[in-house]
Amino acid sequence: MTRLLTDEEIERQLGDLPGWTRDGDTIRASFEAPEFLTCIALVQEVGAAAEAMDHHPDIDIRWRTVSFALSTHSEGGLTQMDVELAHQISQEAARKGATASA
Ligand SMILES: C[C@H](O)[C@H](O)[C@H]1CNC2=NC(N)=NC(=O)C2=N1
Repeated sequence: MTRLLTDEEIERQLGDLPGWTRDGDTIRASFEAPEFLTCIALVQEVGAAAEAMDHHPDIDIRWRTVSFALSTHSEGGLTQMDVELAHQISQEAARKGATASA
């Protein structure tokens, strides 16, 4: 089911997602990687996950920092898809030695 999450649901689920913050209809996190190419590899993995979910993040790479922003455009806000993809991104980042940064 793809419905908008309530404010309470969003806050509660962000408690399990260190580094992710809410910015209106979007959740965001940045990760610092050991090398620029680690960011590229992370984006490749996230891209595959996004395609599998048919749910796509906004991505910004600046040297060793890669930032992701998630929102469900079709619903006009945050859904469980965003939370699920955020978990996948965080897991893959940890596997690649990238740590959440401000
Ligand atoms: C048809 C297809 O399901 C939609 O275009 C998908 C693709 N990826 C998407 N990604 C995100 N983040 N939000 C969407 O609403 C969305 N819609």
